[in-house]
Amino acid sequence: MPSQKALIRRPGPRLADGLVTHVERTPVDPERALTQWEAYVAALREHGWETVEVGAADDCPDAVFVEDAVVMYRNVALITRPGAASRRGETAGVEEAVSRLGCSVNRVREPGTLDGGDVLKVGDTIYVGRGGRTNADGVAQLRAVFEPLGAKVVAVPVSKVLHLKSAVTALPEGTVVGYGPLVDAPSLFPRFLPVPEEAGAHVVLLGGGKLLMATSAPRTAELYSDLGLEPVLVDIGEFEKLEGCVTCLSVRLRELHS
Ligand SMILES: NC(=O)NCCC[C@H](N)C(=O)O
Repeated sequence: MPSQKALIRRPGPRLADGLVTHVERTPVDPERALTQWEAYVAALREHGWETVEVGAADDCPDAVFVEDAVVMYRNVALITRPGAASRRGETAGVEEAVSRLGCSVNRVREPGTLDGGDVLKVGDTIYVGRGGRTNADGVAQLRAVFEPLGAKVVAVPVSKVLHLKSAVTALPEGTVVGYGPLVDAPSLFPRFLPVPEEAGAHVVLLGGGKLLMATSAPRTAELYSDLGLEPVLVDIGEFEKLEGCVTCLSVRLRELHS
């Protein structure tokens, strides 16, 4: 039976020192962040996801953004080498977690850098953002690991936001959604739907037509409802202050067999 597991990692004691690159720093409230994280995890569980907590990496302020430490394709994991040196200590715990789940494990090696937030899977197409965190060598290593398994890797430029998935994600049938001013090259996607808010571009597919998304994109939530989809809204405001979005707080493992 295919299982639905999601890796998560609770916010650490240094969360408020997380990196900011494209936004101005505003103070993070650690208690509110924990409450928001717990509600995010509860939403995953309510929609059929078994959550697997990755061990703490308390020296790394950004460790809660667990998506950046690994890319999954079927049951094959590629442990990343984050573009920001301060995040490299996050990967060991994630490697341990995916190994425990029986995944086969590959690793991005120096001089490659790759953040999971730069990787968007749509069916067997893997879009990878070449931007501030992921370099050309990282793209080449991703391609070398996943193309032999049947994936098609498409590299896309990312210059206006932190990660590819800060700009675009995809709806259940594969339409790529993005906030136009932040997308470098929308014509690279076979079907592209512009949305009216930046955070509206970030959806986590919960199954069926359900989309986990942030309360900060109410007009886009309305647009998705109008298209027959079911937005499930969570407030992740404290993480948005650190350029986080709904995708980066978990890694969904859809095709593990248990
Ligand atoms: N995949 C993601 O969107 N990750 C967000 C990472 C935010 C963190 N403050 C960082 O700059 O690395």
